[in-house]
Amino acid sequence: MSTEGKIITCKAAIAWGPGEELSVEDVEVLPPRAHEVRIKIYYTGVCHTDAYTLSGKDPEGAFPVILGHEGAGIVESVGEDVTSVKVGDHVVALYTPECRECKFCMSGKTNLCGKIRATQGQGLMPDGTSRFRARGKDILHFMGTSTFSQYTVVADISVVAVNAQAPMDRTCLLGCGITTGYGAATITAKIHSGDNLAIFGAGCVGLSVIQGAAQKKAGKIIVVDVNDSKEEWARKFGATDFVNPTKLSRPITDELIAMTDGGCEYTFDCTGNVQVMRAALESCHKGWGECIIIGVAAAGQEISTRPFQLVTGRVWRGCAFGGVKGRTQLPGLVEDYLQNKIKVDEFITHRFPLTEINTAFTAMKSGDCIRAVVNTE
Ligand SMILES: NC(=O)C1=CN([C@@H]2O[C@H](COP(=O)(O)OP(=O)(O)OC[C@H]3O[C@@H](n4cnc5c(N)ncnc54)[C@H](O)[C@@H]3O)[C@@H](O)[C@H]2O)C=CC1
Ligand SMILES: N[C@@H](CCC(=O)N[C@@H](CSC=O)C(=O)NCC(=O)O)C(=O)O
Repeated sequence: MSTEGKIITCKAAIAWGPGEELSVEDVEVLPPRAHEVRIKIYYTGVCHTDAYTLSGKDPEGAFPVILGHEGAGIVESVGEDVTSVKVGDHVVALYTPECRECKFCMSGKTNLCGKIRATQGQGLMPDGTSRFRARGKDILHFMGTSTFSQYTVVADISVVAVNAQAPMDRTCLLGCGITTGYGAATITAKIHSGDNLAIFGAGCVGLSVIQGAAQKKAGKIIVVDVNDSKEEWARKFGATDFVNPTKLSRPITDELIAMTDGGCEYTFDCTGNVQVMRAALESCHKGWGECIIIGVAAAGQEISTRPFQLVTGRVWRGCAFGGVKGRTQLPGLVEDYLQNKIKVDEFITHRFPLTEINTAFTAMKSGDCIRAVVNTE
């Protein structure tokens, strides 16, 4: 029996308040309105950014909310005027939308899109309302995606159809962590063959930077991590060197400058630690080295360095979703995965049903988890 146009009651993991465990319970998911798409979510990854917002440290965090932004599923129904996807399409949700008509999208300079960013940040659909209800209350959306639910509603610019041959427990991870690191190396940074790099943090994002850097034929791909067990992971993805900064007798910046004849062409922060961000900048080569900030630091944290570091040519830049334009470029990444050009399967270290999503959060924070995938069925 078709559910089109009807309210769907299903299970979702609701965050009722900051720091509380998620509660898996019934939620009503309203039908999509004009330019909206209702998706049956099959798999979702769990990302540190979900934990960051759940902790209450995200200035944009508001409750009650359905978190989750790394999800894949199948289109259940579409609202009026939706032309970009259709019922039955296999899709990935996009927390960085792509309208192709706003100032950002038209600039050719960024993958950020301005069309719905304000309402997205308020946890609402573009018309300023919510499509979720539980316990008689409206529940907020998150990052325009809310994938910790068996069904979700997103704007049509926040979803992309991908090859249905690709398993959804893998494509979900292309909705954030893998694409973010891979895009940072292959799109945001302009790596030339032989460039020396340092990647701080070998989690899902850092490992993805490594595989992008290896593909660009970087010279030294030096991975810096406080967890020794990450060396094996880093080398599997293409790292040439591994350094644990806690085991050095000199600052990590001195070590990296010595290893690279003056500093790195590119460094990447994949930790979210502001001291690491400073070290990453100061490990760049004088005159041209660029430090790319990917990690998300808690509200109130700030980065600092001597302005002289910038005066002498080092550059600090950052990127969201790796600089990847989701609707235009994500289908190609899925094809690359299907042709074994990028690794995805290797990232999955843990799997959980939706009912155990709190255990997935605990696993994510343990040193041996690269990505935990949650099956929403
Ligand atoms: N800008 C964006 O679009 C996105 C940003 N992120 C952010 O990227 C960051 C990384 O995400 P994941 O890889 O999933 O995290 P993760 O926790 O799996 O990996 C972080 C790694 O950094 C290492 N580390 C921690 N402190 C360190 C230090 N002081 N020096 C060196 N290494 C250190 C840890 O041992 C770990 O291996 C998070 O802050 C996350 O919120 C995630 C996705 C998208
Ligand atoms: N809401 C936070 C900022 C969180 C943040 O930086 N999000 C990244 C993606 S992290 C994904 O896992 C992002 O895309 N930022 C760009 C954006 O427009 O939000 C805060 O206010 O600190």
